[in-house]
Amino acid sequence: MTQDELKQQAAQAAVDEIEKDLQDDVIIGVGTGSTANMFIDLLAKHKHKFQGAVASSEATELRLKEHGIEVFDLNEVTMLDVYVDGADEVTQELNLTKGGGFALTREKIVAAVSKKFICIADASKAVETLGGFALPVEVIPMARSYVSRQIVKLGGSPVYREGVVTDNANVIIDVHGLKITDPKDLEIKLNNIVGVVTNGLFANRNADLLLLATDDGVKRFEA
Ligand SMILES: O=C(CO)[C@H](O)[C@H](O)COP(=O)(O)O
Repeated sequence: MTQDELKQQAAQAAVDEIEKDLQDDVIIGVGTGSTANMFIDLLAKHKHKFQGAVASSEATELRLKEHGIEVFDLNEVTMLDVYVDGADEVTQELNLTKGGGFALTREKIVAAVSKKFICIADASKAVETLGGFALPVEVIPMARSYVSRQIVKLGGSPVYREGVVTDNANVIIDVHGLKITDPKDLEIKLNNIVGVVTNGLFANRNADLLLLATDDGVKRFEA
């Protein structure tokens, strides 16, 4: 199967997972990226069964609205039942690297407000140890050089993602060369650098359910 076919299977599995719980007052947190887009397109077929969605990026907000799904400001919502999103790397322990599509900060906020985080991914995203995919860090523009020097002290090689401005008007530094043996600790250390908004490690608030699409079917990994 192609990677896109596997992404489609993971997206369908997420719709199947949440469909039974859809009702008039349910607002769904929706992630960003090509797998999340497939989820949105499949979810749209059920749009009459739930109230609306909270988007983790402007691109996702636009796609939801194009399907006629109402999009809510997160400040209008106390708690979301479920958040569905893709990832750049996933482990069986449900830790993730995200932010390839530079939506990591809003994704982390929506995940924090959700009771259940369902991660959908194709098999190419599965790793034993995070770090093969360069770790995205969202940074306040004036702190870019300072943050980069601090990242070098932590053993990483920072690369400024040229031409990218996040939905929050910040920049992205991709950190190469990290073998991430303690993702919870590194997530906190990076976030403690002044000027960092957040980083793409989802380890302290990781996924509750991973739906990993493989050639042998969609595998479930649960907390
Ligand atoms: O974190 C993300 C965006 O910031 C995405 O979930 C991640 O990049 C995976 O994208 P895709 O589903 O296109 O492979």
